Amino acid sequence: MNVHQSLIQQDMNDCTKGQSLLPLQQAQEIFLNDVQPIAGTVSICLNQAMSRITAADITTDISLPRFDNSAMDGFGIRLEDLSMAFPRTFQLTGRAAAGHSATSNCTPGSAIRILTGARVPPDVAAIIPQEQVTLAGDTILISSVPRPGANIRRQGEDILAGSIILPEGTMIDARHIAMLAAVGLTQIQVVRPLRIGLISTGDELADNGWDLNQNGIVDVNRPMLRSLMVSPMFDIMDFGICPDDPELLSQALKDAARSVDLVISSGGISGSETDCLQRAILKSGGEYQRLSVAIRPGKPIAKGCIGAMTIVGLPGNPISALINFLLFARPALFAKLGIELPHLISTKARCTEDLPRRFNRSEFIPVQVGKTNEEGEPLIYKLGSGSSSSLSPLVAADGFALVQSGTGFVEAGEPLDFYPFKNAFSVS
Ligand SMILES: Nc1nc2c(c(=O)[nH]1)N[C@H]1C(S)=C(S)[C@@H](COP(=O)(O)OP(=O)(O)OC[C@H]3O[C@@H](n4cnc5c(N)ncnc54)[C@H](O)[C@@H]3O)O[C@H]1N2
Ligand code: MOO
Repeated sequence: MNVHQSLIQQDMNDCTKGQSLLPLQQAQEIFLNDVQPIAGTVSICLNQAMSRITAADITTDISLPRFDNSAMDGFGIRLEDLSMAFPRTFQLTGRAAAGHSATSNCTPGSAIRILTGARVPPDVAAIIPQEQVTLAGDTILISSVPRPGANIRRQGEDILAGSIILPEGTMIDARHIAMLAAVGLTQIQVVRPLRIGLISTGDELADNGWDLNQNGIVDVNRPMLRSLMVSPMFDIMDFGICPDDPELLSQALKDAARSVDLVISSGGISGSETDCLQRAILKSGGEYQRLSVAIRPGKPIAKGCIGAMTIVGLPGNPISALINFLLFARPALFAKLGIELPHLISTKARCTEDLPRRFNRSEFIPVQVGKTNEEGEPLIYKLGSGSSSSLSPLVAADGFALVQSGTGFVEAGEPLDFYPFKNAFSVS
């Protein structure tokens, strides 16, 4: 066994317990295993619907389009005129604009002016776009025979009255709002917000620079985690900073259990003598489990419960807390709301430098995206040294690149999965 292999072998053992590290997916399955959805719904109006979750199938009693209407600004003619010889001249006899009925019928040999979105009179069988006709006074010349039904949007071709427009468990985004608005719904029933408590643990923590003693640090995790949960689906209750004291933490958790569905804590899970999440939960009559996961950062993650309240224990280092929030806490929040987290979308990107590997864990590396190579693939540049507490690489990054556990030395030019922080086509 060479030095590289032995380092990896060592990494596969959790030094505190001598246990193997769990592969990420297995750890996620264990973590979500017994998370039960909350009950309760609320009625909200459309302009509060963004990011809410439908509590039942939403149906409509109207069709979309509501009536046959024109897809083009143009001219409508009758069915029997479609079988005449073309080019052919038609007399203009009426006009139909969006929101108005046609001013007259379309008689044989005549055409009516019709604008996009206007109701198509029953005697019109095809609409010829204005670009394809020659206008001369109150006549038009149509050069080629139109197809029956051309440029007519039929009633119900999008949605039929009586059908489900949004199934239960849909997380509403701008597309769904468009649909709800189109069918004229102004009030809908959604899952009630999830009540979430936030606690930071650690003797060293203070809420701002003024309160710091000479050994202290400012609490980064509560503000970061709170901002990761800005959503009408979440009601956040801040339980502040709790010192490394199992009695005080137990009291805080019992308080939280009276008012929230789930608590997210950070710190106090690595197993040292000051770590008190486990003791605090057991003292409160709850259950606790810590998983050691083959990821970096974010190896430890804890789950627990006190009565019906779920507890997610994130590691204290901010980058580890962020990664574990994204990989474990966020899916748990969604499970509590009764829906699955949408799949994380990654793209392939080429790394621009060799990445030596010291750990056999899946590594999430902050990277910046640069130019594309000749094949059009994005090139990514690693930032920082992999510290789980350094914020500057994270701030400068465009996303995380993932090197899967089991991967050896990564050479410059190899493809990696890249998970961007922002998505240009986001609708939520
Ligand atoms: N002997 C071992 N030591 C450590 C291990 C290990 O396996 N064996 N794991 C390391 C890893 S990985 C992590 S991550 C941390 C996890 O530790 P805890 O969750 O118990 O967190 P703490 O010890 O309380 O804090 C770690 C670190 O993070 C700072 N911290 C804590 N809370 C905050 C906050 N709200 N805002 C900003 N920074 C915070 C804290 O001051 C510590 O520096 O354990 C490693 N050690
Ligand atoms: O993996 Mo820890 O979670 O690196 O800091």
